[in-house]
Amino acid sequence: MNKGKKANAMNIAIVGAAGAFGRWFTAFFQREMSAQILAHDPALTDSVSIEHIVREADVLLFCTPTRHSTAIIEQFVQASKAVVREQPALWLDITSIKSAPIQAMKQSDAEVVGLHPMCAAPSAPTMRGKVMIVCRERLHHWQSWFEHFLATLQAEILELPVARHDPLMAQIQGVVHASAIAQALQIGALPESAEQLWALRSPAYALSQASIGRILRSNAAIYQDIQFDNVYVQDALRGYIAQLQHLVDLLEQGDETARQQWRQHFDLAAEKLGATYCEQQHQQFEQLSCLLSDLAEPEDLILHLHSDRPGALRELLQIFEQQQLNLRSIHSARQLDGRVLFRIGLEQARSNAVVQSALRQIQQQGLATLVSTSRSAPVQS
Ligand SMILES: NC(=O)c1ccc[n+]([C@@H]2O[C@H](COP(=O)([O-])OP(=O)(O)OC[C@H]3O[C@@H](n4cnc5c(N)ncnc54)[C@H](O)[C@@H]3O)[C@@H](O)[C@H]2O)c1
Ligand SMILES: O=C(O)C(=O)C[C@]1(C(=O)O)C=C[C@@H](O)C=C1
Repeated sequence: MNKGKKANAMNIAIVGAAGAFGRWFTAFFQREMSAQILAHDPALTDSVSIEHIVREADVLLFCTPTRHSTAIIEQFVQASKAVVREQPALWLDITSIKSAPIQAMKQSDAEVVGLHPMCAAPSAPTMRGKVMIVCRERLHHWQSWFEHFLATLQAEILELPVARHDPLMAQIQGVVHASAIAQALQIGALPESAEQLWALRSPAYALSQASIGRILRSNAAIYQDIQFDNVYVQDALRGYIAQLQHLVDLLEQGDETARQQWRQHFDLAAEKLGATYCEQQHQQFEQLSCLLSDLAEPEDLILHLHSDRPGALRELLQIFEQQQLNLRSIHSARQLDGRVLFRIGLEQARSNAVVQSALRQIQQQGLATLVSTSRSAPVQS
């Protein structure tokens, strides 16, 4: 913990507090770390001034649009020059590009760490199961508080030198996002609708469509900024186009030699990624594919268990057991509001009289509420 400060006395400034991540981190710091939040955002009527923040905030977190982050940080640096602090503040940012914002933050006297959550603002109270990239630039006084923050966040932490962040994100984000747009437009050019193609899906197509749909219904400005402002994206896309072009050239050539070369290319691709890695990803694919099949089941029941304690699920399952109802699948996920929802697949249809009787019993005993069937509300994990 930062010397002389109790966790519950801390002032944390969230710059971009009205945005998706700004709201998520505001709630996180209030709930999990008992912090007092200084919210700054032009979208707020009661936005705390920059001057007040650089004077009073112990920690600053920039959750601002990538495109404008460096200029916004520079405003804070400028204002901070007029303030003499007993000990430095800690400045953090979560922009999707790390090089320029970190350079800008380092122009202040603050300690500086760049963060990059590799996910949209979660629908859960912590970042458990998600990856958070951490670029430690200048961290001394704030080290133990920062470790406590990371532990509370519960994310999978990946430490990265800032110089490697943007080149690697050109592949992980730049190529993946551009390819999603290109594939969607290619599908859109076909006479059949996306739904008609979906009906013909392979598991690989289903998983890639899930990723494309996710990107296309998200905040376009974030994706636009990553394409235009990560200077490494252009080269990564050119490299990708060259790989595709080579494959097209082989098809054009079309003879036995081209087939052999194509085969060598396939083997080389597997060799480059490594046998162990390919096997792990193959296993992951199998798991996701099973999960997708379960989640596609429209008859599944979604139940909110009233009691969040050991044994509560057993009591619920006992009712299914007593009624001789066999479970096909069960998945659970904690929601942002803290509720745990269970998604239960039964071998019997929901309209089955025995299922209906079990549901009545569950409700009468006050064990759980039927939130809906999965058709209208999938459990998010
Ligand atoms: N959403 C994601 O998937 C995701 C994931 C990881 C990182 N990020 C990064 O996190 C940052 C925030 O993302 P988001 O999804 O919360 O975006 P958002 O658009 O929902 O929020 C951005 C907020 O910044 C505010 N803002 C604009 N100009 C400002 C200024 N001059 N001063 C203060 N605030 C200002 C906006 O009013 C808005 O409320 C972006 O840099 C984004 O790239 C986003
Ligand atoms: O939608 C998600 O969960 C994301 O992963 C969002 C995503 C991405 O698609 O790369 C978008 C921008 C951020 O920089 C990090 C992650």
